[in-house]
Amino acid sequence: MSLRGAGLQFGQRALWKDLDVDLRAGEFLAVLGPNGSGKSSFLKVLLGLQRLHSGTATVGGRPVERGSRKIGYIPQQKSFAADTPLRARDLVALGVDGHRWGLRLNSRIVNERVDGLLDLVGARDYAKVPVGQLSGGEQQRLRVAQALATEPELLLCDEPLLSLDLNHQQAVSALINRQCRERNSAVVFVTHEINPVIEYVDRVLYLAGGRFRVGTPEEVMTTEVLSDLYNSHVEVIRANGRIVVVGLPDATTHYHDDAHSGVEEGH
Ligand SMILES: Nc1ncnc2c1ncn2[C@@H]1O[C@H](COP(=O)(O)OP(=O)(O)OP(=O)(O)O)[C@@H](O)[C@H]1O
Repeated sequence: MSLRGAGLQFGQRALWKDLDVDLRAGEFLAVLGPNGSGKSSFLKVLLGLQRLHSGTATVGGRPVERGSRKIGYIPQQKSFAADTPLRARDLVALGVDGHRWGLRLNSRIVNERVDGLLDLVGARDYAKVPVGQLSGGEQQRLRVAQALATEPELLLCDEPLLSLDLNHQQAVSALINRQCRERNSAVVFVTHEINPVIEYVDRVLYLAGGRFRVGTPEEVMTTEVLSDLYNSHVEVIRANGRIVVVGLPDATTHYHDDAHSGVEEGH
């Protein structure tokens, strides 16, 4: 995936501009920033759901397009209606055979694949329960399984750990990391909180106040870089491999406790 000179603007308000970022197969990019900084919009650009104001966006060397099988997407969590007429395994099966131009895969193969995906996210026990009756965290694990079903080249994750308990946060983030390392998917992981994925992150894209920085966690997550981005003094403290950002401006509802970072340009 590659953005060149990318800018996004709503009305007079520029979310970001002149953004250049490339992501290689097997690389894990965390996208951080306060509420409203344009993290979800960044994913929507890659999904072909949001047009850039300037610049270009490509996936696999081609302009972004909607509905690409190359892309897996874990959306920001919304609950299914209580009466949604789908069982957990039906939802995952949609990812496996949902787009085969009408050519249904052999049902035994589909079933085995669905079982494998349900096992991956620890959802086998509730495979037959209607999705609307599941907890938020249980539903979220199914979305992860569905997104992995196509073996995507690019996996886009919008706050995928929200509403998961600590065990499942660890399980889901490890799973996404495995997809990245073993299957060579490029991962874009939008999060408020870098610590749960800090050991997996190769690079950080930090968006704030219409500007950005891209780089390794060590480069980006520093007192100097974040103070510059926020235009206000913040302190980045590292302890036991975790990162805590202290003194974020009041307007920043964004708490985080985050990772390292690396700098390139940004602004
Ligand atoms: N289609 C649109 N038209 C106008 N404004 C929009 C549109 N989409 C997003 N915005 C605005 O752009 C800003 C960035 O939104 P976005 O959802 O990308 O932020 P975010 O960083 O993901 O925030 P959060 O952390 O709260 O999820 C918000 O102020 C939002 O209201």
